[in-house]
Amino acid sequence: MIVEILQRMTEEKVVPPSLGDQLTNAWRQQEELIRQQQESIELLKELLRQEGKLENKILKVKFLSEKAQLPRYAHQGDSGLDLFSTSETVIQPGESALLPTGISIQLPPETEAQIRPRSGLALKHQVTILNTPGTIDQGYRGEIGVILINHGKLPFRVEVGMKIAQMVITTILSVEIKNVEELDETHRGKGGFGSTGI
Ligand SMILES: O=c1ccn([C@H]2C[C@H](O)[C@@H](COP(=O)(O)OP(=O)(O)OP(=O)(O)O)O2)c(=O)[nH]1
Repeated sequence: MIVEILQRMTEEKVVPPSLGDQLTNAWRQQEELIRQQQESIELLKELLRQEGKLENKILKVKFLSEKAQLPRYAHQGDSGLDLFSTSETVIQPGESALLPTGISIQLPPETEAQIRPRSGLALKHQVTILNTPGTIDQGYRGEIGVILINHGKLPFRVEVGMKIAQMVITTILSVEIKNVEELDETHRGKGGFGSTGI
């Protein structure tokens, strides 16, 4: 727009041609500078967005014992982080025990951690988690404990450093509670507990 006006002014000799060209070039340079600055701002915004996303994915772990280990994924892409016992005990058949992990954690916003059994322990020793999945609330800052139960016929020895459970971090939805008289009708209705056959 400005460039067109400058060109017309130059053509109609309102300004001397050399001055007109100078003004047009100066204006074009300004426009280019503004375009580059806008590009840099967009790039910076994107970097900040990425950094925010990364910050939201950090699991902070505090050691409470010298025997503690960082929870870890055995393979890239695994769902669960292995959790390790910091104490040694024997769980008798039919008995359960609360095992310490020596860590407390700070979860990313809007997430919870679920403590799930390890299939290897279940298959080989019939040892699983009593309250599976255990819930670790967002605001919990105490030590993470794992409640193991021995469904097997033999005593089960837990060693220090043994992988006793896995922890899955997952997003949660905090809802607003509303007390109502009626609910929306659905195809399933009140059918449940084997209503479709067993
Ligand atoms: O397997 C588990 C389950 C829970 N917890 C911790 C984290 C969790 O945030 C807190 C409370 O757990 P939960 O809500 O299951 O316990 P509750 O029996 O309802 O106790 P509370 O009244 O303290 O909520 O205990 C564990 O360390 N391991």
